[in-house]
Amino acid sequence: MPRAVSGLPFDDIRNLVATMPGPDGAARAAAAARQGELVKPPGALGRLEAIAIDIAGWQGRAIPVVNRPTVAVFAATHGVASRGVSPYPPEVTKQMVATFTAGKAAVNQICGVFGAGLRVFDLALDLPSPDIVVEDALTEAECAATMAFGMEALAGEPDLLCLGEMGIGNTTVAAAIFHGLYGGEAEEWVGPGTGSTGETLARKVETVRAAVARARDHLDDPLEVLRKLGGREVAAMAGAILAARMQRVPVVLDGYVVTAAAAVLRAMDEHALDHCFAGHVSAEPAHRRVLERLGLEPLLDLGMRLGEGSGAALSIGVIKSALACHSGMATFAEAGVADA
Ligand SMILES: Cc1cc2ncn([C@H]3O[C@H](COP(=O)(O)O)[C@@H](O)[C@H]3O)c2cc1C
Ligand SMILES: O=C(O)c1cccnc1
Repeated sequence: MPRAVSGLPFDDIRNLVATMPGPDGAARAAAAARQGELVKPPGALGRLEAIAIDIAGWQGRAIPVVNRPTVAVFAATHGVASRGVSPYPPEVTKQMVATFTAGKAAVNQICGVFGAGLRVFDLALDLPSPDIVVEDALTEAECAATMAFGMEALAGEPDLLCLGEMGIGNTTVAAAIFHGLYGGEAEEWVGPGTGSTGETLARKVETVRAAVARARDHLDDPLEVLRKLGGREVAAMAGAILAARMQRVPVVLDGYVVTAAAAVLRAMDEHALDHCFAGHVSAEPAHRRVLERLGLEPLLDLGMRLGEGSGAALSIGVIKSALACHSGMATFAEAGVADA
């Protein structure tokens, strides 16, 4: 795994966050002007217009393209899963990674429809991170190195990066991160995940409450929240979001778990997610509230609650369509259509 180059590992991450580039204003303005000339009433393509303008800004060109979308799925195992916070056993994580490799999971099929590449990163699946109720998930060095590993998601030079995750128990971890970052009561952040109800759901609430109580003296530092209450896939996804920003690659978030990684960065800098789209709003109840808090409006709302990057991958169709209209439509003048 790449090593931190200088100072304390978290200082390197903070330095990156402090030097994040913004969008190219000239490219945004040119894209907005083009939208005004295309052969449609102004605003008639709704959010598709804003999507094209946003991606123009990040790619630094008036006519942006998404030819190489990649879905990066990060998989990890969690000690906290042994508390019975999921209806499914921890072995499912490794079994689903094999299913991704065999091309047989939901996310594979959705990637196939949109011509997206799928890369699966497994993060030491035989070595679960410690149970967050009793111990930090990661040391500072491990957390920083895992974030650096997440930057590998950019290695194939995608022009759009969609994030996904696999890790039985990780909706518990995500709930703990949100409870740690935003306070309130554990119940507000805990939901069914893969389908927890009754005693399993009650255990999940107690687990989140206890884990956050253990970290209570460190909740004002988002990177501490990540390393104490998170897991390897969450840290890697936070690193991937940050690396994408440094390279001005737009990112599509998936559901509740991916959004927890994003929320850590957003708590460090209010502009940290300016390059991110929320691919969908998950049926996990707290996801909608979290997106509102982050100022992200989901592209899709289909009642999905799978994870794997499935919701992010599905939104590639919306994003590609936005860019196809932006690049392929004629202007009123070109089409010889009378303008208003
Ligand atoms: C067969 C199967 C496929 C999945 N694909 C994603 N997840 C999703 O469910 C897990 C989180 O839910 P919880 O916290 O309740 O364990 C993650 O692995 C997530 O990606 C799956 C879960 C299962 C069972
Ligand atoms: O919204 C999610 O990310 C989610 C929901 C249920 C299970 N796994 C992930």
